[in-house]
Amino acid sequence: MMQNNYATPQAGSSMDNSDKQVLAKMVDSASAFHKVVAQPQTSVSIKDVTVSFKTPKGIYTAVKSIDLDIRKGEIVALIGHSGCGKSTLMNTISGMVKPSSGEVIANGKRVTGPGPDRGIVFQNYSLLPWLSVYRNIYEAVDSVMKDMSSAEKKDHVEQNLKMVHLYEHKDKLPGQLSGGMKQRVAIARAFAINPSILLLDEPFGALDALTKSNMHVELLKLWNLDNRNKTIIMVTHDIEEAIFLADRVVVMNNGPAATIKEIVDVPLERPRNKKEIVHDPLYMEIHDKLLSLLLDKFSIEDEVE
Ligand SMILES: Nc1ncnc2c1ncn2[C@@H]1O[C@H](COP(=O)(O)OP(=O)(O)OP(=O)(O)O)[C@@H](O)[C@H]1O
Repeated sequence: MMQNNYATPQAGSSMDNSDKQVLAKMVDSASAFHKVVAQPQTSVSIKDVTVSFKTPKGIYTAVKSIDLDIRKGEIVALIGHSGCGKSTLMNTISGMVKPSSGEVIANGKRVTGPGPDRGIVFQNYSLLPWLSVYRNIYEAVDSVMKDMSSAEKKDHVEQNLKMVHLYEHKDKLPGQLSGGMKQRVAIARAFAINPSILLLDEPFGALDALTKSNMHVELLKLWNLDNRNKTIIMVTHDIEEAIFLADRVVVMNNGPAATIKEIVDVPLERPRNKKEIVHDPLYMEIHDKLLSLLLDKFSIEDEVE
C-alpha cells in the first residue's frame, strides 16, 4: 500500500520544533505539488514578441514586447484600433510572420512556421472559388490527415458539413453561396483538420448583424461539441462579439510599437444566451470598461477644449 506522506501527527502526540519544521515543509511541498497539477495547460505562450517590418521609409515596428499566455480551451479576443497590430500578432501564432525578437510557443513547441495544429479562418473566407464546397474541405483534410482512407475522409468531410448545416449545399461553388454560408464552409474546413488552436482573424467582420449573431452561436456549439478543448484566438473590432464569445479580451494600444493596454476578464457563465446576456449587470460593466479603453472621446463635445 502507498504510504501517505502527508499524514498529520496522531492526536495527543507531541511535536518538537524540528518536527513542526519538517511538517511545515511537507505541507508546503504538498500544496506546491497540487498547484502544479491543478494549473491549466498553456496552449499558446507569446514571449516578449516584437515584430518589425522593413518598409521603403525604414523599419516599422508594429508590435513591441508582447507577453501573453493562453490556456488550453480558452477563448481570447484581441481588440484594438485599426492598424494596431492584431493580425500581425495572430500571424506570429499561425507562423506566417516571424517575430523580430521573442518567440511564440504553441502546444509546447516553438512556432517556426504554419502547422496543422493551428487552423486559421480569415474575414474573406479564402475558399478556392473553382472547387465545390465539399472539395474545399476535402482537399484540406487530404493534405493533413494522411492516415485516413478515402472513405474515412469522405465521412469526415460530410460530418463536418452537417455540423455547419451545409450538407445539402456540398456540390455548390463558393460563388453560389451567401457570405454567412461561405464563412461556415471556412469554419468547417478549419474544424475538419482538427487543430487544437483555432485562429480567427475577423471571421465575421463582413457579415450582417443577424448572420453574425447566428455564427457566434454556431461557433460556440462547435466548441462545445468538441468538449471546449479547442483554444480559440480571435481578432475583432466588435465589443459585443468579444464579450459574448471570449473568456478574456486583450485590448491593444495604438501602434507603432503597439503593446497590450489591458486584459479584461469576462467571467460570464456559459452557456451564454445572446438575448439575456446584454441585461446582465456584469456584461454592462465589461462593455463600459472596454468602451472606455477603446474610446478616448465619447461625443463631439469632448473635442471642445
Ligand atoms: N508586411 C508588412 N510590411 C510592412 N508593414 C506591415 C506589414 N504588415 C503589417 N504592417 C503594418 O503593421 C501595422 C499593423 O498591421 P495589422 O494588419 O497587424 O493591424 P490590425 O490591427 O490587424 O489592423 P486592422 O484592424 O485594420 O485589420 C500596420 O501599420 C501595417 O501597415
